[in-house]
Amino acid sequence: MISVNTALSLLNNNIDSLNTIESKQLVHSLGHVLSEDVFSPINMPPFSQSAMDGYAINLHESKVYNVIGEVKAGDQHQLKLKEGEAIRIFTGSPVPESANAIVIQEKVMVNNKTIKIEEVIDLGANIRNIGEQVKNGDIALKKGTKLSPASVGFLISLGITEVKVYCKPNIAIVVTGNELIDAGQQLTHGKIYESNSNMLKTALEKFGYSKITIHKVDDNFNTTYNKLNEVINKNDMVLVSGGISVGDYDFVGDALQKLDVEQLFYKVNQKPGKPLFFGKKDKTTVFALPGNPAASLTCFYIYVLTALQIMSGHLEFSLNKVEAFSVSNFKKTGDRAQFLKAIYKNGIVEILESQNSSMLHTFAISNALVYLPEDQNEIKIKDKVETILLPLN
Ligand SMILES: Nc1nc2c(c(=O)[nH]1)N[C@H]1C(S)=C(S)[C@@H](COP(=O)(O)OP(=O)(O)OC[C@H]3O[C@@H](n4cnc5c(N)ncnc54)[C@H](O)[C@@H]3O)O[C@H]1N2
Ligand code: MOO
Repeated sequence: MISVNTALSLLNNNIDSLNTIESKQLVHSLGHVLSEDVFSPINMPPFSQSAMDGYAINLHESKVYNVIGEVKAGDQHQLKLKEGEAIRIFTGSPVPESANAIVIQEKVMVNNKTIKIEEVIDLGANIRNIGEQVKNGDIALKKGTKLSPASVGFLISLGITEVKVYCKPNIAIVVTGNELIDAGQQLTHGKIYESNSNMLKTALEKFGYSKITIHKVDDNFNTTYNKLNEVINKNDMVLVSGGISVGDYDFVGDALQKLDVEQLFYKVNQKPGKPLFFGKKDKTTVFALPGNPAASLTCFYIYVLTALQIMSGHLEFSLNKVEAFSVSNFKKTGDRAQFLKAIYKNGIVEILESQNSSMLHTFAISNALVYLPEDQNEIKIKDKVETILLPLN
């Protein structure tokens, strides 16, 4: 069985950005990653702008200036100032070439058509120079930038409406298990409500992955094989839930083998999520996630999310980790590394009771996972522990 670190490096070494690129309207591009550098088609700002409401002046020795006119934001006329002259100006208005400073109105005494400036003004004060953010032809944003509201706003401010981005993967979720019925149906003995598919779907949607299909199969080799064959051919990523352990009715491993899915790892020395499978067939990435719900979701955060981000062009992705002081004692049994459901606040972390991988009720209130490595057996109150902050907001 391999360690968590080995599994993570196998993952990083075997996943690449999808080589499908699409043009996206900037307004629909949030969370996508630029597949090429974006060059600015204009100077930004495109003209010299006033940064404040006040007076544009042509500096001279005296503190008194004659006001010869006004330029509002959006005005196109150019006024010519001689030394000792000023114009009324507003934030965002074009600054005449002949002005060399803006003095804010709070620093000025107005007397009819003259102003008296009450402090020393620096050359260039309160003027936003042409191209000071970015110059025409320069790189505005680099390939690999993940588009945020600020980057969308910035590119649109340059007049750009469309960008080339990496496509996001198509994802199939396949849930296995005869015991599973849909919420809303009558619960009968031996059955449970199927929750992994919608848990994974909402987790995917939270990170902007929307091309998702859900499929359900019984614990039967042929139906498992046929469904996996179909979805592996049609998707960039397949997430199988359940049926990957060693029971007589766990058919996922056999089906993946018969389908020639290359196994990159199977079984990681971790709790929860020991029987995690990661493999590839042609360009399709396959994860078989353990059916236990908390194991499935932990593997999603730690492995699947990283793979998806890399596939979508975001090469630097990692979950936020902090060192926090534990307010709980925890002793582990066995030698597996553990991801412990926890609540983190202001540098302090509480490890929750009920860490069982079949239970979601503590996961439902946690906002962090405390990582307890293989070679460490216990956590004591006040110990500093590695805490992975779950991206929930
Ligand atoms: N003899 C051994 N048995 C098991 C081992 C082992 O090493 N030797 N490993 C255990 C571990 S650890 C895990 S984790 C589970 C993983 O089993 P599977 O991936 O085959 O999952 P299933 O058996 O199908 O289901 C496990 C559990 O989760 C429930 N489940 C499954 N799918 C869903 C779903 N979509 N929604 C809600 N709940 C689901 C299922 O009913 C089971 O209770 O294997 C251990 N066994
Ligand atoms: O690996 Mo399992 O998730 O411990 O129950």
